[in-house]
Amino acid sequence: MTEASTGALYDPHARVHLGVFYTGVGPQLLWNDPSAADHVAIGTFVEVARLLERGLFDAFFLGEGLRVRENRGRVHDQDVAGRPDAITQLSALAAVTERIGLVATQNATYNFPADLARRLASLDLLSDGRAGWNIVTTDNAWTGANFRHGGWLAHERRYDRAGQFVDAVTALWDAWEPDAVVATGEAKSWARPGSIGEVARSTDLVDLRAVPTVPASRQGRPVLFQAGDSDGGRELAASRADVVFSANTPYDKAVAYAADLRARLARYGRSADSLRILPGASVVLGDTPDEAVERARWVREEQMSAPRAITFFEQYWGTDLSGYDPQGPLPDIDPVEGELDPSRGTIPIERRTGKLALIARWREQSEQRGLSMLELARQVAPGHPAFVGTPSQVADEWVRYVRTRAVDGFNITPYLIPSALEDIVDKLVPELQERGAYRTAYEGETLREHLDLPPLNP
Ligand SMILES: Cc1cc2nc3c(=O)[nH]c(=O)nc-3n(C[C@H](O)[C@H](O)[C@H](O)COP(=O)(O)O)c2cc1C
Repeated sequence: MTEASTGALYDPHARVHLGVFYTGVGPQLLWNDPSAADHVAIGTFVEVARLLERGLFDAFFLGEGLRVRENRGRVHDQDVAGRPDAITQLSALAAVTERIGLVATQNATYNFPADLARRLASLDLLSDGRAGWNIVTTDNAWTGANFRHGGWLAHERRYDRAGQFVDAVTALWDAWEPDAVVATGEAKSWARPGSIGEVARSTDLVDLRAVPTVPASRQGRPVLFQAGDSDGGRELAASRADVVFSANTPYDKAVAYAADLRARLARYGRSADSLRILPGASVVLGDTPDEAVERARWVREEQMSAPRAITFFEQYWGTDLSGYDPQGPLPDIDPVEGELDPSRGTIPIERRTGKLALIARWREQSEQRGLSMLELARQVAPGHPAFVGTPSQVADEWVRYVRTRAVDGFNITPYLIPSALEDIVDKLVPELQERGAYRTAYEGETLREHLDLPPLNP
């Protein structure tokens, strides 16, 4: 990494690391388009994982939802395919893929350390060192109610627990000491009977006494990802994670975020290179710039259809708005009093407080600009595509991001499966390769190696 004349970081050899983040159906995905794959069938996941492996991606990444989102007592149409368990899905994919990393989002609030350590280590072993754990805290009491925990643990305390939880899990993974390789016949990477240490932890939010049940894979342990952007989230990333899955995608935000994380890493005595930064990225490609813009407009309109606009505002108003015309103005009734907690899990945390002020701003915006409910929803709902252009334009942009060390790559959130991903693999990846900013073959075997992370115990 060198300093360019501007004093900014610059690495002319930096390469783009890519993953796909599949959240289940979610708000960005056009699941009801006639060309969309079946989002419950295993065949879809197999096809996608193989496609990404052909595109030499670092990872296929699954979100977690321990309670399906609801709206007025019905399953929200963003969760129409339910939320199958990520480790189960990825275990199936381990059998039909050879190289791609398999990352499971699993929260540290409602899981148990010994159980999760065992399940993740099993995925790591069965995939021969390709597993990752995306550590999240899950921010709503709605999910907690499913575990008879309700709003158990305030936001920052969740990060206290997450830190203690991760320490317990990694201690368990380390407790199977690989001190001897059995020298009978062919050496087996797993045949390391070693010593087993009992891990005993009694911190204020984690109480554990356990011995490991699974030996280490060839990458040593699953790669640790972190997703969550608050101070507590950033501290968790800087102190313990290998990769951070960030929501800071716009260039200026990405630069500021990287600087903030590097300062935090230094405080933990970690090098800048010990943490990969991969923000989420929605990408809309077209063969010409105009075609890309037109496609992005179509995607937005499909993502926020008239019924979805009503559902979107119902989440904020807290009441039935089905009698209102989506082509008309915002409802003239007041929203139900009270903030949006416990939320139903569809609203970003920063919007959960101050909803009355937010709604007042929306009223002003729609009145001043004469926007209907539908038009307003399309403007204010999160999820606008971050990168719109030809493959060559997006490749240039991504190369700028990685070479100026704003990010190490992207976690793509696809809008249509499989076609949007096929375009990325077949059109964008070759453009990156032409610029020397993307691998032309897998060079390593494990997820840790794909990410160019430093060895665990150098
Ligand atoms: C990019 C990104 C992806 C996330 N994915 C999930 C997920 O799949 N499941 C989940 O329960 N929470 C997910 N979270 C939410 C985090 O668990 C966390 O609860 C939330 O971001 C609030 O924490 P924060 O205030 O630190 O951002 C995600 C967060 C981010 C930023």
